[in-house]
Amino acid sequence: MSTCLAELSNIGITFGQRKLLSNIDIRLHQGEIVTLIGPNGSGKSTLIRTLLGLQKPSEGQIKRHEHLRIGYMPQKLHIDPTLPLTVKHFLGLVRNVDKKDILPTLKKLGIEALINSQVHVLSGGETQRVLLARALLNKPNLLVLDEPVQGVDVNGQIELYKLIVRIRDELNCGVLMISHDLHLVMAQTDTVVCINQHVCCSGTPQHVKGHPAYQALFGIPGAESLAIYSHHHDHVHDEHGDIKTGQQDTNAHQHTHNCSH
Ligand SMILES: Nc1ncnc2c1ncn2[C@@H]1O[C@H](COP(=O)(O)OP(=O)(O)OP(=O)(O)O)[C@@H](O)[C@H]1O
Repeated sequence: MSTCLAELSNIGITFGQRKLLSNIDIRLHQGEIVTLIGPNGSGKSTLIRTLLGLQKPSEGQIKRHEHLRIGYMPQKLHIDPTLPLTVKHFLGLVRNVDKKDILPTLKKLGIEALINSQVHVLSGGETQRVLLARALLNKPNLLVLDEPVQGVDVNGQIELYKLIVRIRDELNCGVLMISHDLHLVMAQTDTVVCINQHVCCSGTPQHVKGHPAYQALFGIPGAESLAIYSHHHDHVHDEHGDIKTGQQDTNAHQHTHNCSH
């Protein structure tokens, strides 16, 4: 088993009278991508903030590896749009950054051409890559990504997820990320943790996709597409498969994917 970078045990978070999270257990290992999924407001970002030490848990403990270095990518870039700020200067603000690392990091992410661009004119996908660059400049062994594909179109999302896998492969870092779309991220994650106040289910993406608790929250995957293929069979075919005119099928029934004929 690879090194455990952080372990959240029995984490509970209460805001006033509201119990947001309880009994959350998550282990993060080097080289492993863990995706947190859950409905809006279920506490995913709060859990990440707890791991980062920005939110004190009401219950439970977090054990961090003594050499843990987190590279954090927030959901959004909060910068005053009237403030002139180039990508280079923005990344130069990272604490203890070696300025020589900025260009190679941008190259790794395919955005070196943006080095002198103003941050507030970047597209959604470019902004996410700049935020990822900022997280990487911290030389992390654990990347924590809060909805890394936010504001990016579907093709761009697939590309970004592939990039995250490539970074994991190169750095052998752990990755904890939040996603809203299990299908898009399925091929790019090792473990999925589905939360809604507590851990509803966790495991491989395939396991979680088929889990009743996941399906209760997000619906049964593919159910809509099956509906497209069902049709009402009210006719008779001849031996060549052609429809025999003027004949009704007395065994007519609604076809579904379960039909084997
Ligand atoms: N410091 C706080 N005090 C009180 N309530 C808070 C605090 N921080 C977060 N909350 C509430 O906790 C709930 C969960 O928020 P959180 O952002 O963790 O959810 P999320 O699962 O990341 O949501 P989304 O998918 O919409 O981004 C929200 O209702 C939020 O208003």
